[in-house]
Amino acid sequence: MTRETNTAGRPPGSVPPAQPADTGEVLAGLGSAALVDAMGRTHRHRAHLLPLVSPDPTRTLFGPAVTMAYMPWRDDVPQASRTFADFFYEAVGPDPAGKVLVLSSGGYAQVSHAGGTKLSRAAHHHLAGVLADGRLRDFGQLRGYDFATWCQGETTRWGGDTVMPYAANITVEFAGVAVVPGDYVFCDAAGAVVIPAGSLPEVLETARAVDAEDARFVERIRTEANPATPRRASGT
Ligand SMILES: O=C([O-])CC(=O)C(=O)O
Ligand SMILES: [Mg+2]
Repeated sequence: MTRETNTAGRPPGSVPPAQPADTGEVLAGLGSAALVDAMGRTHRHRAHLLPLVSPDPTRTLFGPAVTMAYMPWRDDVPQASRTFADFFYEAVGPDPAGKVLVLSSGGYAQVSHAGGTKLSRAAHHHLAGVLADGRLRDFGQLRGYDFATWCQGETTRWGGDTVMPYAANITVEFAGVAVVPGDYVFCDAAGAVVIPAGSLPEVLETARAVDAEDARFVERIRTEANPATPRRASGT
C-alpha cells in the first residue's frame, strides 16, 4: 500500500495516539512473562494468553479493555441488523483514546472479525490498539495505523457470514481467559496478560520485584560452581 506518511509514519495532519500520559513510565521495560508471574502471585485465576500474531510484532499494547462479544452469525436476531460501527461506538464510549478494543471469537477464531476498513475507526479515535480472538484482514493497512494490533492471524476471506458482533462492553471469553471491561490488557510478542484494574498498581510493583529477583538469580548463577568439574585436592 502506498500512502503519504510523516517521519513518525503517520498520515499528514494526524495527531499522535493519546496513550495514557505515563504508559511508558508505568511499564518501564516490563514484559508479559514478569506480569504473568506477578498476576500468579496476586490472583488465582488464569490471566495469560499464549502468543498472538501482529502486523507489527515490535509494538506493545497496553491499556484498559473495552469489549465486543462476537457470536456465530444468525439472520433472525435483532443484532444482525446492527453494524460493526454501532457496536464499536457503544464499546468505546465518549472517551475512546488509549483504550484497547477486545474482540471475542464467537467460537470461530480462524475467521475474519474485522479488517483495515472497519478498524480505521480505532485510528481516528486514537485507541491504544486491538486484541482479537479471531483473524483480521488487511495487515498492510493495519500496520499503517498508529495503534498496536494483536490477533490470531491474518486472513483474506470476509467472515460476516460466520460471526457477528453481538454485544458491547460485557465480560467476554478470550482463549480461555475472562476479560472484564476495564481490565488492563498488556500484549507483546511473548503473549498477553489481563490485569484487573483494581490490581494494576500491585501487579506492576510485583512484576518489577520479579524482574529484580531474576536479575539477582542470573548474577548468582554466573558465579556458581559446576559440580561436575573435579575439585583439586587440597594441599596439592
Ligand atoms: O469487511 C470486513 O468485514 C473486514 C475488512 O476487510 C475490513 O474491515 O476492511
Ligand atoms: Mg478490508
